[in-house]
Amino acid sequence: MKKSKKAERFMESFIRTFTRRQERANTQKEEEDGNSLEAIAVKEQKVFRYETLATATHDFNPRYKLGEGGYGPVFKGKLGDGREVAVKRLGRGSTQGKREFSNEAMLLSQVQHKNVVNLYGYCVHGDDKLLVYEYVPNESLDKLLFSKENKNGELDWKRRYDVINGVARGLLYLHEDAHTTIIHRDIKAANILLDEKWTPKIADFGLARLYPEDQTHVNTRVAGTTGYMAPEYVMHGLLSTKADVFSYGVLVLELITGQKNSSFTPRPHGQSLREWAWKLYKKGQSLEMIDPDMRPSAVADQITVCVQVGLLCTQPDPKLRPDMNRVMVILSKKSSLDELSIPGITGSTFQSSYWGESYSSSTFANASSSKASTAGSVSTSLSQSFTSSSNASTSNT
Ligand SMILES: Nc1ncnc2c1ncn2[C@@H]1O[C@H](COP(=O)(O)OP(=O)(O)OP(=O)(O)O)[C@@H](O)[C@H]1O
Repeated sequence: MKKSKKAERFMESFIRTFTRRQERANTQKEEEDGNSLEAIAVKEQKVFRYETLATATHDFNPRYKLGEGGYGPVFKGKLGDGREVAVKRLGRGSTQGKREFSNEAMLLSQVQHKNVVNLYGYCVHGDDKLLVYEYVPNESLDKLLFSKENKNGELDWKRRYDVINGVARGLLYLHEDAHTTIIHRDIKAANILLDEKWTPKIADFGLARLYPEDQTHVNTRVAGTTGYMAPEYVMHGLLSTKADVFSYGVLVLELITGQKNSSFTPRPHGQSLREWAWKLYKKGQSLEMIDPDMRPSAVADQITVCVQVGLLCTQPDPKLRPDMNRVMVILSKKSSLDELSIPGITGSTFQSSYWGESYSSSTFANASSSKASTAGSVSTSLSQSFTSSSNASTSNT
């Protein structure tokens, strides 16, 4: 009896010592990783001194404030080397530790693509966390697309088509080609900036990574924006790259129609932008939905393909939405696809107020199972015919 107590004590002490050693080793490794990331960041000049940013923005002078979003104010600045920057001062909602923030910011500052706003680097100064972006001189897309005063016919079809293509390329990069899969979660016209050549740049990417989702402060912010969020994300918290595909589809329909999805007006029977677009598409009247402001520059074939893309991407079932790779393939086609039978909305059992549409609850319930709902089976045939046509086009290119 005594012997077994002794053995028990020995085992306990052995496990304690072993666990402590293991923890020490892990902490050391983490520190080494952190230090080496920090070292790389310094070497690559991703870490900015606070004083540098204060000088660049004239002490964060309100006169240099570009605006303020959900994450905090953004200031325009000019670095000593002449680069113009936008400095985003993150609000205190981010309780991330210094090293955790630096690691994430360091990873994000490796992201480089023509259609993604370049994050030059970051700075942690006491409680202040700052992100330093390339300055993108033209307005954000929403200001040009939705505000009548700003329109002046600048956003003709060619520019809109370039935005549709550019954002698709940027998203494909974030989803598949960046060192880590980045789901944006908040693709919308306000987060697309236009540079001096009207090249679209996806902004605010990766902010969800810098603000962990469990921070109640940003829950609603991180969850996205009304009207752009995929139903499976809103209703079941299912997050995948397909959530971005959905938001992208909404953006495409907005670019074609000039209508803001969330305040869509011509809705005879309370229909949403997508329902309206779908009905016109089914009647072969896609061109009737185009924004009157860009009618003179419209290219019918391209618009028809884009309407199809918008409708495919906003299908309620994420499995049936194309991924961004496939979107690129469709966009690269010169003529419209064969008629699509994009699923209608059948067997509505509840209303989704954010989107203003009714969805079949079974569509959601089966989102992650292979059992197809009524709507699902219709769209499966769509997807199949669609897959074969896109495959054909891949092999042609
Ligand atoms: N890199 C940048 N270059 C130029 N202007 C920028 C840049 N980043 C942001 N801005 C401007 O700063 C303002 C605030 O941007 P921010 O991204 O913080 O918020 P938002 O996208 O308007 O709103 P929210 O964060 O709630 O989605 C916007 O007017 C935007 O046009």
